[in-house]
Amino acid sequence: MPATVYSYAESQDVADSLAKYILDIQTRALAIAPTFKIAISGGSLGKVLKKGLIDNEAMARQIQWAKWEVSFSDERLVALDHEDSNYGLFNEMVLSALKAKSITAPKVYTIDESLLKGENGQVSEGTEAADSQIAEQYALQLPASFDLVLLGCGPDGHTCSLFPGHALLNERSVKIANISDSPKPPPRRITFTFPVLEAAKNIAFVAEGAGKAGILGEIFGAKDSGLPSEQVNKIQVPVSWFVGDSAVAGVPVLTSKY
Ligand SMILES: O=C(O)[C@H](O)[C@@H](O)[C@H](O)[C@H](O)COP(=O)(O)O
Repeated sequence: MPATVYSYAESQDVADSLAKYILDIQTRALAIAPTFKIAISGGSLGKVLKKGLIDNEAMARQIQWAKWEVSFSDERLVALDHEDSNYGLFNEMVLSALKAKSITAPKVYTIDESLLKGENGQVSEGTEAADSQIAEQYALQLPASFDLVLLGCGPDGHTCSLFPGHALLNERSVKIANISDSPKPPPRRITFTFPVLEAAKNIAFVAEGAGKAGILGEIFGAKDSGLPSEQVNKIQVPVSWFVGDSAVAGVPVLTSKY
């Protein structure tokens, strides 16, 4: 099924529409299950979520944070308080804002930080065996299916830590893979593999800024680029894109409003 693209001139409208979409999926999920299972990415997403779900007070009142279970679609193998940590970013943008408002925090699944540390308690260099243990342990915490996976799209078309041309694009034997040669620093990470994305009920990308127009042109162009984000568009799950107008300027794709 083709992806749906929602496009807005203002960044605030991207955040508010994404928030409305998340709220709708949260409501549907909680009608049939006790928790809402969502996966979050790094990049600018934390900022967009804060703008749409916390700063927008009408929306904030309807988000049932205490029933959320949050995982990360990828994570950098650094301490949780390191500036490169996706958890760290989510903590800074969302969890600390909830705390400041005395709102009950969601359940958040992080990597097991103790597995990163050597004998002296410092984050170690890591070995293939240690990193794959972190990935295996993270996979044990995953739900069978996410209600929603929120993704970013890198300027090279990567999503999660699935990079163009990388062997992990074909990984089907594990749900979470470790990667030690990420072309974007830091090199050591863990990431969802395609089976996790294929099992999701909904997927949404967020992409803003004129700098994204080139890569979105390739992803939505007539020619198969094989880029990771384009491969996500092709899976049999409803995929939505929430974008700024400048990110799709000149891109041959129909857009609408959520
Ligand atoms: O680990 C990473 O490489 C980034 O977190 C990355 O996956 C990010 O999600 C995209 O590059 C989109 O970034 P923006 O949201 O800033 O556009």
